[in-house]
Amino acid sequence: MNITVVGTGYVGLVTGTCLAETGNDVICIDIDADKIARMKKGEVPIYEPHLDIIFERNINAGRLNFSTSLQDGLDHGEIIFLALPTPEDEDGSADLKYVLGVAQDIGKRITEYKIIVDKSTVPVGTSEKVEAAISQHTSVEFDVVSNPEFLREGFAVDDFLKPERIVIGSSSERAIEKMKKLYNPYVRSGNPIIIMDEKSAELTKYASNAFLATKITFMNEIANYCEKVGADVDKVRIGMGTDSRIGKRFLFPGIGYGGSCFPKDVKALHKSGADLDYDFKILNAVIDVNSKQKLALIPKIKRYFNNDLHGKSIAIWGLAFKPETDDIREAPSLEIINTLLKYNCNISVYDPEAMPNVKQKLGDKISYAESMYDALKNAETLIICTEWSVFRTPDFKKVKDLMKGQSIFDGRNLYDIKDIEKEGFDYISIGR
Ligand SMILES: NC(=O)C1=CN([C@@H]2O[C@H](COP(=O)(O)OP(=O)(O)OC[C@H]3O[C@@H](n4cnc5c(N)ncnc54)[C@H](O)[C@@H]3O)[C@@H](O)[C@H]2O)C=CC1
Ligand SMILES: O=C(O)[C@H]1O[C@H](OP(=O)(O)OP(=O)(O)OC[C@H]2O[C@@H](n3ccc(=O)[nH]c3=O)[C@H](O)[C@@H]2O)[C@H](O)[C@@H](O)[C@@H]1O
Repeated sequence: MNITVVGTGYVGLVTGTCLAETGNDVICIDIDADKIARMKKGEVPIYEPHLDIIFERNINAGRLNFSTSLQDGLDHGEIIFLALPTPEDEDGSADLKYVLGVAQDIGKRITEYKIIVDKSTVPVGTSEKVEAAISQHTSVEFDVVSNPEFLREGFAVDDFLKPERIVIGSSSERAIEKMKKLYNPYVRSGNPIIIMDEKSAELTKYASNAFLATKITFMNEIANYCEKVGADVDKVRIGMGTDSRIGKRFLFPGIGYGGSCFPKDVKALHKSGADLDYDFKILNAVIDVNSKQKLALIPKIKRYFNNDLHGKSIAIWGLAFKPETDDIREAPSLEIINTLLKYNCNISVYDPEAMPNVKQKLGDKISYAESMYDALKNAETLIICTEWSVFRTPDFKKVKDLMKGQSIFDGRNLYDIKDIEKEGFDYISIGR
């Protein structure tokens, strides 16, 4: 099929590339001319495992093309995916200006039947708004479909090619049939394509993200309580997770959830409720607990240094909001660094992928090490913010020799307490 994807951020790029992989002829549109020029040269603008391989393969096969012109997109695609940003507005709601702006432009240019698919995460009722924005300018026939995306950064290619489920929200049989045909190659494993109305599809996405954020937050509260009563959250996690009704995944406590989606989506769902006089009490608590959890290590570090952090040399391992990505949006590491900078700490950081993004934000307020060991030179303490695999089995003797101090504050519970204490470290983690 001829497919157009408007917006080549994380979702647009993965959607376009993976749809080309199953033989579709795809054009990706973005207003960022620099990004389009780089992609035309074969450069993948984000770090995402395995994406580069299929990106290159499909460009070479001529199935993946790029343009800055929406007109090119409308001339090409029978299905037009909108993978546009829906960032947090000042009041916490999702800002729909990109989605509705492009919908208006489509309305001005459309000359024949198209299926407009919303892949962005949007509040309930957006598909009606998209329909109205297009209809305002045209009487040409079109259908709007809500098709939320559930991929995770770091696993995006796998999540797209082998999805656990595909949700399609539409009231048009014609559009549903076409979408089923497009997605059939991805659900050979037997995982379902779930058809529903537009509003339910829109809410399925917010409800899924909010539920996962709540699950993590619940475990963070259990971890905080473990510290008060002397229980070990890792044992509690395993004890709970083996109950299949609870499940093992997304029970890992730490220094809070970050990323481009959980924080903004939880707030947007909360705000959508508030707009209708519905107080989402549980989401209010999730937002509040998570913002405190991001700084959960700070009081522990202060206590360890007798309340005097002034001018301390601190090493940080991990900056990305999670491993296998260079994304630092809402990363707990940034809040920790900004707090430590208030105490004039000298901070040396290492992250396998995210340092260029942090450098753009923080410049020379901190120093960027060549390797994980380089970051440790003369450090009075080490803080771990992201659970990259490379941090899991370090050479502890080397770590000890390089550091001036002997404490490790681990926001991701990477090490066995007994093992690391045997190595001679003072080890402080979360909920243990
Ligand atoms: N990042 C993720 O892992 C996931 C994101 N989502 C949702 O997907 C949507 C997109 O997210 P990301 O891909 O992360 O966004 P992003 O912010 O990384 O990228 C959006 C892209 O859209 C482009 N753009 C903006 N206005 C445009 C216009 N008028 N015409 C053409 N291009 C335009 C930007 O230049 C940028 O390249 C959001 O609603 C997000 O919540 C859903 C699932 C996963
Ligand atoms: O809508 C989105 O953008 C996406 O948001 C999340 O994906 P992502 O943000 O890429 O990352 P996750 O793996 O979900 O992690 C989110 C945050 O939760 C934290 N987390 C995750 C799991 C856990 O057990 N504990 C925990 O603290 C991570 O460290 C990270 O900061 C969802 O998992 C995807 O299904 C969804 O499509």
